Amino acid sequence: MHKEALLAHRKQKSEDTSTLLGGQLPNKVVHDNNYIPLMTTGPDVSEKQMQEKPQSFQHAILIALPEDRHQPKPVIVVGPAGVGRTTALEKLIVDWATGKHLQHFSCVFHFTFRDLNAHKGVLSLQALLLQCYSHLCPESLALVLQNPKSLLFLFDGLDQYQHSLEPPTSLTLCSDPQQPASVSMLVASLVHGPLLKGAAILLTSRPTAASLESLDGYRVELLGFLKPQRKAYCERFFSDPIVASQAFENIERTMGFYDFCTSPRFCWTTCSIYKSLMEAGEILPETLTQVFVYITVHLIRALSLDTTNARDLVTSLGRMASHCCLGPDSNCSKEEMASTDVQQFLTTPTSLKDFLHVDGDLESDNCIFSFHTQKIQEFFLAASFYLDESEAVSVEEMLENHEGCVEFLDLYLAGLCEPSQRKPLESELGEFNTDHIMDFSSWFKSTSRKALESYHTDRHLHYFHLLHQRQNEKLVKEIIIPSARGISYGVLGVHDCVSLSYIVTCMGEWDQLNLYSSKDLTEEKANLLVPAIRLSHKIILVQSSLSAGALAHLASALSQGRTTELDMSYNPMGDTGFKVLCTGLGDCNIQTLKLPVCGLTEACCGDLVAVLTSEKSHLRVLELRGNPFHDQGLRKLSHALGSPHCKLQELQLPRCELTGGSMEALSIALCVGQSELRILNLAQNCLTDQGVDWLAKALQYPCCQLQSLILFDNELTAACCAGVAEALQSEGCRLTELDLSVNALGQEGALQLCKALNKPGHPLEKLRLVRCELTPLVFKELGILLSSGTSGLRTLSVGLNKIGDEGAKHLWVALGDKRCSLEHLDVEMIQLTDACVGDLSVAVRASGSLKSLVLKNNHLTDTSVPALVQVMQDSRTMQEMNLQYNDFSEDMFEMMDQCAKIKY
Ligand SMILES: Nc1ncnc2c1ncn2[C@@H]1O[C@H](COP(=O)(O)OP(=O)(O)OP(=O)(O)O)[C@@H](O)[C@H]1O
Repeated sequence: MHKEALLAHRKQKSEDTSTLLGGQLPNKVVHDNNYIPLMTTGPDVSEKQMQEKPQSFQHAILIALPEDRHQPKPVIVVGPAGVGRTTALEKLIVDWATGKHLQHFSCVFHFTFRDLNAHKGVLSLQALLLQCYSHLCPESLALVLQNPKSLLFLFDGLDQYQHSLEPPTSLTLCSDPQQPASVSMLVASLVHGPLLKGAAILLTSRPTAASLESLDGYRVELLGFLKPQRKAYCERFFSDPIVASQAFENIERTMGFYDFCTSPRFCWTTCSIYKSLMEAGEILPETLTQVFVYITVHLIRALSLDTTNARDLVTSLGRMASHCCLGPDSNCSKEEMASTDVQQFLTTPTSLKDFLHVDGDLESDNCIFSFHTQKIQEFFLAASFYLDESEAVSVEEMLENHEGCVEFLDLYLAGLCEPSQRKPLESELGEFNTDHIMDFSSWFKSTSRKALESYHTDRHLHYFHLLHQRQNEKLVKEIIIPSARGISYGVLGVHDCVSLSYIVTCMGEWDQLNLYSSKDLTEEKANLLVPAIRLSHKIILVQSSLSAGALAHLASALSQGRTTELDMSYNPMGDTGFKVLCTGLGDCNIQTLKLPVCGLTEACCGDLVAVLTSEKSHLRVLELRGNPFHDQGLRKLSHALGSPHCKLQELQLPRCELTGGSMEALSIALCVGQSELRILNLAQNCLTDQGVDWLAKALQYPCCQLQSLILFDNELTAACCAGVAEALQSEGCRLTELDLSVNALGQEGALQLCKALNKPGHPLEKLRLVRCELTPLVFKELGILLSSGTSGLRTLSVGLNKIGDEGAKHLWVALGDKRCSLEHLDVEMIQLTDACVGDLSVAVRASGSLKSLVLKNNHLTDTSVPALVQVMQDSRTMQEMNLQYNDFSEDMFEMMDQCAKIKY
């Protein structure tokens, strides 16, 4: 009987009218079978789980209100305005009344907090129920109330409740359904338990309600419509599937990135307006501004006002909007409304409700008026600015006056500034004030330029949003300056991705898309960035983490794009992620690929080989530092190096856990005649002398193109030097750079190298023997080599060898020799003292080639400073002297500052 009565009552109420902005009445939504399941976080679901799998409201409620409930806590359903709380309750009641679920409750009672506010005086709960549900008879109700566990009380709209949910402290809560009390006491007693202890309580509220904070219960956050629900909504709204998909795609493209798109009420408004546009054969809007232009046109046309009155109405609504924005409650009392003149145009209750939300009886002095949403409120504010004929307020003042209380104002001002976007509105309201349009245009140009010159990502993105709203390609090209392009856009929201892609697309190409430290680049965002990726020459995704879905979009964008450099350093993509990325690497324009520390192992080498040997690959530089490939992995890669399609010129393999075991395969690949490899970095592995012997063999072959070989820190000893020396002396060797630092070569090994380098015409230009246990004798030989006239050495690094002033003396002598062509000398931490500075100064003065000298970490003191400063000031060739970490006192800093070429 109760169920039938509830259903009958609802059916009768569903005849009421709906409004464009207010929405379709909840009863009607459910009755007409237009209900789309709302999404929630559900009770007791962690944020992470939720992001992965939000659940429907119905499902969340079934979990929160099971048959065997132990906890008497209330269920609190929270969500922003228009998210569908009332409709969800409506659906709950109808489903219960039609036997679909929650059948363990014998009775469901539904109240709105707004109605409860109207109850004055005292009455018992039983009396209240009889008053609200006139079909119930006292006897049967009394029986029902005897079994509280079978009762469900629904309370809608806590944010509108004028009382507190906490009972007055002086009074004890009421526990008897027949005991008279104030309504606020009855509600508090139900929620806190003594009244009908065990009954289930479900409350709904906007997040703004003050009582929420102190209320203990299961919270269910309503998310509204996510993308699949919006799709379902469009399909339900438009009977023709083609039209539905057209509308859905347009909504997603134009607005899907705004939070408010999750609001079912907004979906209703948008679909309604799209429907009328489609029926009139008009094209659908491309920006949020255009959507609101059409909404306003629709509302105004319904009033049949002439242009002057329509213009005055929008101006009045603008005044009201400003009042609501600036006031504490975002609304107007009846008295305040009088000063806006709005009601002069909206003379019937229906027309008034079409434009505004009316709270309370229109006849009553307590009636409150507000806009249906903040979005339309700000739209009227923006439109009225352009309609204002006076010069009273500039755009800057207007924005300043409303700063902190508006969200979309500058977005609408930007959209309305464009003639094509405001045109439909101008045909209803007359032309906009051109002075205000020009004022906005020049304000926009100057502020956007400043913002884009800054290094504040947020400011860049904000102006990208505004430019996107304007949809003016010529303007984008005028405003975006090259310096705006280097900044990192690592933390992007969905809206940011859309706007950034729009900007890049307008520009036609982009030098560097810097997405450094993108931790939240979801599949959806990556998809939206595809146009920007395709047009970017260089992409930086250092320290980012991308899901497999996001990597797939990146890969597909690369395969069609013009990107030549991709830096994905420190991405924990692993072999599986890399496999996905490889789908786009085989046929793309990438020449430089940086993948250091990406968790790659031997398992991905097959994919890498496929990329390297692809006929369409343009890869020249591959950086794989810090990935544990082990010998097995490098053996596989070596096959690729020998392939005629592999165009690799630089391979970086430091810290890849390699040993001498893989060097034979590498050596063979280097000298089979196909490899174009010029730079090979094998630092910080464990190649040992045996491994280097294999490389040395390859160096002797004329087919081996290697010019730079880095063997830093590879557990080498003097035993490898014979092979290296032999290679250096061979005709085929093209090596111009050799780094054997941090290996125990010792005197014996180093002397062999010096001897080999004495060969006239040798190509070696850069030699690094840092921390190689060198002795003064080696320095003597190096000195002889440098001044022999046969050496082409330009760079020599011999730091961290304990040789002191005596050993270094040989280098100073050589430097002073006209035949020495050394340009860069690094003698960091070789125990130099002030005693060497005399010879050093003479050498630097005499040298015709030296440009930089590194003297870091030695024992030079204040005594040496005047001479060193003087020599740097006098030298015509010297560009830098590094004196960091010597024993200088602060007194010397001023003197060293006199010479910009000194670093200390
Ligand atoms: N699940 C749904 N399926 C279809 N339409 C819905 C759904 N939920 C809400 N709507 C539409 O959205 C409008 C607003 O919904 P509702 O009034 O339930 O929201 P609310 O959260 O109670 O709003 P308020 O914050 O104003 O109280 C409804 O009038 C209806 O047109």
